[in-house]
Amino acid sequence: MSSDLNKKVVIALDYDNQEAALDFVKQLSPDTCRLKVGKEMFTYFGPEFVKQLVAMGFDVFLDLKFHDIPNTVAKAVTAAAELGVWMVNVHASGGLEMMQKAKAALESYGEKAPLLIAVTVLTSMDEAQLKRLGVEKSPAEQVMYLAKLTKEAGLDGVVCSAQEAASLKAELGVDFKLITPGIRPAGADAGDQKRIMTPKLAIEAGSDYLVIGRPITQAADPVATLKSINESLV
Ligand SMILES: O=c1ccn([C@@H]2O[C@H](COP(=O)(O)O)[C@@H](O)[C@H]2O)c(=O)[nH]1
Repeated sequence: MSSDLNKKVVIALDYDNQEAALDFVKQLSPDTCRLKVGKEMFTYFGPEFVKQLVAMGFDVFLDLKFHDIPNTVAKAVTAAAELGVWMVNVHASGGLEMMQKAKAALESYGEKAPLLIAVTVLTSMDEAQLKRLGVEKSPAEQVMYLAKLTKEAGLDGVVCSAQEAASLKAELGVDFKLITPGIRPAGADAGDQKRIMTPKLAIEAGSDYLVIGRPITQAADPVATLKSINESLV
């Protein structure tokens, strides 16, 4: 298997127990996956936990989805860069100026700067939920709108669902990275995810990285599940 396909999966480490998370991570190799630390683990265990994963050689996606005034977000992504993470994100709905300031804040890190991406429409949302927020566009239209804004701001890519991947790649180009949660192997429980796709179809649609949490972490054998997902991508 090519090493590139071996590293498409970003495991969402959503644990409330640091020891349990580390027991699992110790069974993994940085050659076969990347790791995501989100709001739950960061709030419980903080930057030291992130640094520990980075020191173990993993590419870490710090998924804190910053959404605030431009100055605050610029300082927050700087703090993420100081942790040595591979990728960090903001909400595209924070606006063009916020995203531009965040990107500018990372310039001084040169090649060591983390990838900076923006969340478009959460994969847990469908058309009805968007309408309740006053958004009349369909999820696909709103994702495209926010992805174009993100590209205009100079960011590296977006978080979207794999259902939007083909049209985003066609419109925004192959280099604009698509990070897709809402990934569910066939037969897996969707849980709160609404816009879902299987790992294989997501890669075929143009996803660059697949964010997968519960289907791996809550599996009877998480390491075997990761291996089987990686093998399905070949
Ligand atoms: O639109 C989004 C943005 C982020 N997420 C995060 O990805 C994982 C998905 O976990 P699963 O257990 O595979 O559903 C989770 O950490 C979310 O916070 C997302 O799902 N959708």
